[in-house]
Amino acid sequence: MSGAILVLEDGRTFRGESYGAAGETFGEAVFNTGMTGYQETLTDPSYHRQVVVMTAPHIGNTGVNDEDPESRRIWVAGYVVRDPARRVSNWRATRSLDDELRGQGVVGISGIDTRALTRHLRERGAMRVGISSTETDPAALLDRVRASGEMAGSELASEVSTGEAYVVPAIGPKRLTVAALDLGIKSMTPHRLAERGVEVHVLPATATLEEITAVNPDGLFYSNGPGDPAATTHQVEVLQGALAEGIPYFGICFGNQLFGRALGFGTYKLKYGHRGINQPVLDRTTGKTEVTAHNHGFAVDAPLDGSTTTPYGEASVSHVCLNDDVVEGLELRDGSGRLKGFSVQYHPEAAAGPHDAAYLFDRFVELLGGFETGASAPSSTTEPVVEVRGAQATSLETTTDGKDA
Ligand SMILES: NC(=O)CC[C@H](N)C(=O)O
Repeated sequence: MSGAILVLEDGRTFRGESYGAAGETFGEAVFNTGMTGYQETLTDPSYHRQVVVMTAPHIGNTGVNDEDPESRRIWVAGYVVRDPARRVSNWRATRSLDDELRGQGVVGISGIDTRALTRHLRERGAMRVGISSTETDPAALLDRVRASGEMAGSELASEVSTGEAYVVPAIGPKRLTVAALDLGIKSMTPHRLAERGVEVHVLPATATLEEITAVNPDGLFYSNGPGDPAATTHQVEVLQGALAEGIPYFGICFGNQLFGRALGFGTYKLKYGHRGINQPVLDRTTGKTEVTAHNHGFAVDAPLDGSTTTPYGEASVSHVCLNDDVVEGLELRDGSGRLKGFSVQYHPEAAAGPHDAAYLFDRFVELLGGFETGASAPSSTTEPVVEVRGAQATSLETTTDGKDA
């Protein structure tokens, strides 16, 4: 094993071992508290240009499989773990996480006191970081950290988006067509729509309103994505055009922030963000609390109470994080109270779970009139308790049999 160093923008230095690819990398240091789902985290395009610190101390136990990636590659700029699994143990695994990181050229560091590092980021806020297995002098690395790019002000969606439009066909009878703007979309999102009878036309981040309406969509969807929403202007203008034309809208995460901006609200950078899979959120429209998956460093600045008159209708905050009162959802209604569009700051597609928020896809299909023909919304109780993509869908029975991870 060879040594490596991690240097934060404020000069704090950690020493560990090289993990994954050897070399040097820079990004914004953020921490993720998920105990499961590291493959989904690594392949989430929203982590582009971020160095992710895992608070779960043991990472890599179930290796890497070909079913769980959320996109075509790993996007994190660097990976920080405490204690990598020395042995891979899962029936779906085809390789180790260490091999996968190395194969994709992702620089990581292990043997780090991730609790101390996380507490530091929580106290001081997310900041730039460098990891290097080639530099031994922290002061020299610190200079390069301070010269590296900032997250605030960065437009990054265009760096991760698909170059070409493609179609995800409806699973079963087709009920609806949705145009989905890929700002860093995760594969589970079109899948969640497709399994509700939606044909999803995934369009590049640069798509114009004309290209969207050419698909003749029943609704418009904006995905999650990396970067600062305040630096992402083209998509806000396109969304304003779509809202003016009365096209129903649903947005997730970045799609919530851009909806907020389209409605005239501001966005701001959180001190250290929300990244994990157990964040409690209140749906104010039903009074129910759900446990949700998050990955956001920015948030919408909208009044928690009352509604705001916008050129497109009345906008209000529909969801709030119970940990810190951060805006977690918005909705837009017309003068007679009819829903025109909505969005959430978290991840109802939640590939690694939890699935509490799956109802939001039903809400979108309902908004588009997809259940009008007598078909009823699939109840969330029909969602499998444990879900494994690919050929080997697993149910609760196999879990209790101990056959699943
Ligand atoms: N997952 C996302 O869509 C993240 C949105 C935005 N880049 C943020 O960090 O807040």
